[in-house]
Parts: sequence; C-alpha cells; structure tokens
Amino acid sequence: MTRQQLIEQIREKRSFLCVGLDTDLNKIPEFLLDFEDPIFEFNKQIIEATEDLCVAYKPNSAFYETRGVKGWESLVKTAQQIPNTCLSIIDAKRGDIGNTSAMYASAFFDRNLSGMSFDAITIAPYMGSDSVKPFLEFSDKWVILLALTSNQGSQDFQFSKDLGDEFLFEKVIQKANTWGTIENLMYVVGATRGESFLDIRKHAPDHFLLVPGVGAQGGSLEDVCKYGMNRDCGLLVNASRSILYASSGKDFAEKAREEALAIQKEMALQLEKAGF
Ligand SMILES: O=C(O)c1cc(=O)[nH]c(=O)n1[C@@H]1O[C@H](COP(=O)(O)O)[C@@H](O)[C@H]1O
Repeated sequence: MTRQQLIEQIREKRSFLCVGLDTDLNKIPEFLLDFEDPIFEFNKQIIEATEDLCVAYKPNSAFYETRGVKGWESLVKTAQQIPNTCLSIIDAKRGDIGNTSAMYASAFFDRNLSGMSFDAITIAPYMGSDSVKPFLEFSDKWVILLALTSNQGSQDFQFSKDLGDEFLFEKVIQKANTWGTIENLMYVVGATRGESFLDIRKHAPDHFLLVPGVGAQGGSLEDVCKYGMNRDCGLLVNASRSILYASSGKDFAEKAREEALAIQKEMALQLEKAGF
C-alpha cells in the first residue's frame, strides 16, 4: 500500500486506527479452543468485525513465534486474511547485519518464499544503515523504525544526550531520514510521550508515525493528535489489548467492534478539527 493509498483510506474511513493482533491463547474466549486453529479463528472474527473502522492491522510476531510451528501457521493465515484496504504491519522489531536482514526481509515480504507479504515491518535502528537497507530495497514496502518507544525503558538510551545537545531519538531520526523517504519509512513514537511529538515533528514533519500506547498503556489520543498530526494526518494509532479483549465471552468480536468504534469516532472528530 502506497502513502497516497493510505491517506485515501484514512480520508474515506475517517480513521487512523491500527488494530494490534497481539493474540494470546490464554486470553481468547474459551469456546474458540475447540477450533482447529483458535488463534486464526479469533483474528479472522476480529478482522471481520473491525475492517471498516481501521486502516491497519499489526500482528506482533512474538505472540505467534511463542507457539512454534502452529503459531507460524496462524501468522501466515492471518497475513492472508488482512484486507487490502488496510496496511498490514508485522511487528517483528528486526535488524541485523546486512545479509541476515535480507533473510528477515524475505521472510516477511516475499509471499513466494514464506507465504507472507506484509506491507510493513517494525525495525530496531541500533545496528545502523546496512541493517535497515535490505528492508528498504523491497519496492512498495515500508520500514517502521523505532524512534521513541512507549515503555519505561525508553529513558535508558533514547533520552540520552551523551552525543551532544540532542536526544538520541532525534539523532536516530535525522540519520534514518537519509536512508528512506516519506514513501517507505515511518517512525514508531509511543502515545505515552505526549509533548515529545513536537520534537519528533521538528525532524520528521511529513513522515507517518506508528503510535502504540493508547488503551492499555494509558496514552492520550487527544495529545497525540494535538502535537503529532500533520496535514496528511501522518498518524497510525495502534490499540491491541483494549480492543481484542474487550470481552472474554461469545460476544468478543461485537465488543471489540464497539471499542474500535469508540476510538474511530474520536479520530473522526480529530480529523474534522484538523480540517482533513
Ligand atoms: O513497535 C510497536 O508496535 C511498539 C512500540 C512501542 O514503543 N510500544 C509498544 O507497545 N509497541 C507494541 O504495540 C503493542 C501495544 O499493545 P497494547 O498496549 O495492548 O495496545 C504491542 O504489540 C507492543 O509490542
């Protein structure tokens, strides 16, 4: 999915919601355990219940890898289930020496090899340009680079100023801006970082930002929009647990839809306010 197509989806659906598919066998409704592939069945019903309300889905690979071969099969089927009106993001946080990154890239981008062809992948920037470039070499694919994460530990390195008068996350963005373009590179910025979006937008005014941390982690959608929205919206706001596990009963998909709808309505207001 291109940047322009993504913007069109946001405009049409009045939403910049990304539903995180962090699907945990211990948290899904018990009756699904009778299905041959409970994780896939859960994802399928969540996708069917929310696809008109969101513009992206983000399975986090950890939740699938933890189940070995079975989990990998659920992930492949889930990837194929994501409609092409939504950006498909694999949250794998990869990055390694060049030839290894090339293997990771084909694992998630090359349908002929792996059965999966995600539109985008999350990448850690720590190993530098040659660890990121193999992902950027795939045409029509996106790298979503960790810039300022939502967790407490982001203080350890990302807010360090040891290299001068700017934070490390600002240096990461400045450098990475030379690796990709606004057409194939996004940054992860946690919703829990409110006013830091002003610093991010100084360095990346036009990039899309993937913003996890609303819902279960307590980030404010209003602040994210106030400080982070640009003229193309420029935001994909992720919620995982608050949507997926809105109910643990038979009505889980319906309740997930209600939760997604509440977020979408707030997003529509914010888009309206921004004249988008
Ligand atoms: O890259 C991510 O998506 C990510 C980055 C970050 O800074 N914080 C963060 O929570 N995430 C992911 O976003 C999702 C958040 O899930 P919930 O807190 O349940 O909405 C999880 O899959 C996290 O791994």
